[in-house]
Amino acid sequence: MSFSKPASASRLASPAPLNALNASLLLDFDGTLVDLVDRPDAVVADLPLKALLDQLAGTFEGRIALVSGRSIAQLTGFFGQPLIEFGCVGSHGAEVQVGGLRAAPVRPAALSVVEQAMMSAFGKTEGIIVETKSHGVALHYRLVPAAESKVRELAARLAQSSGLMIQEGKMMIELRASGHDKGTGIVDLMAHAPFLGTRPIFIGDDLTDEAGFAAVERMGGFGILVGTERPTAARYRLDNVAAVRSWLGEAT
Ligand SMILES: O=P(O)(O)OC[C@H]1O[C@H](O[C@H]2O[C@H](CO)[C@@H](O)[C@H](O)[C@H]2O)[C@H](O)[C@@H](O)[C@@H]1O
Repeated sequence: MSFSKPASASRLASPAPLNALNASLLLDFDGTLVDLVDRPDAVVADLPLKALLDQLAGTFEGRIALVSGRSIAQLTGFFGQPLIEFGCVGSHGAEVQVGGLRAAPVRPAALSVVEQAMMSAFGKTEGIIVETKSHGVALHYRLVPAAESKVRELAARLAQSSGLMIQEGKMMIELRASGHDKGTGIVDLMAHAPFLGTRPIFIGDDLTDEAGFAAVERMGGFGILVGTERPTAARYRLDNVAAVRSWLGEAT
């Protein structure tokens, strides 16, 4: 008897070498440009990464953007500069910065209530981290995986009482306003120079990146999933952050 792969298990190919001609480069941050670490604030935007982004900004003549679930303020903190030479989509699409101008909705008042409830429930639990962002509040349980069900129960209850939506992440769950995602953020960004009229290439690893993959496909571009294969709207795949950096480093 011989075995073959079912059609649904088809493997995503690696992308062809990156060419900047008439293309825009959109990059997720955590898990794509930097490896995941135990604590959300322990990430470092290292010097080789900064040099790589500067090089890409030149190759793509400014058509490069970070697209993150982080707030733009957090990203700015990691890079230690205002990021005005790049586009930026932050807070899962709520914030868009392009050409030095930023658009962002008002922070929902419900987020402060939710943050307080999370702090009362888990503020004294070793290893559970409450991350407060401009447009969301996240509960991280990477250091205490056994707490996942309790974290999820609280998030579900708070989503119901606050009207905020649940954003799934990697070993974390976030509450945020609905009405935007990385897809809408990318569409907003791509409507402005220097991105307008070019083909978007988006690289990401997380569930929040799926809306971005779908959006760039609709705009004639493509997505690249980072990490283990899963059902995805991305067309290609790279293994990990090191593979992403190496592929980006060869861009012409
Ligand atoms: O859209 P991204 O730029 O990929 O951001 C997604 C979330 O990333 C961060 O959490 C993840 O990375 C942490 C640091 O490595 C890790 O400890 C955590 O387990 C991961 O889920 C960030 O803290 C979130 O706010 C972002 O939404």
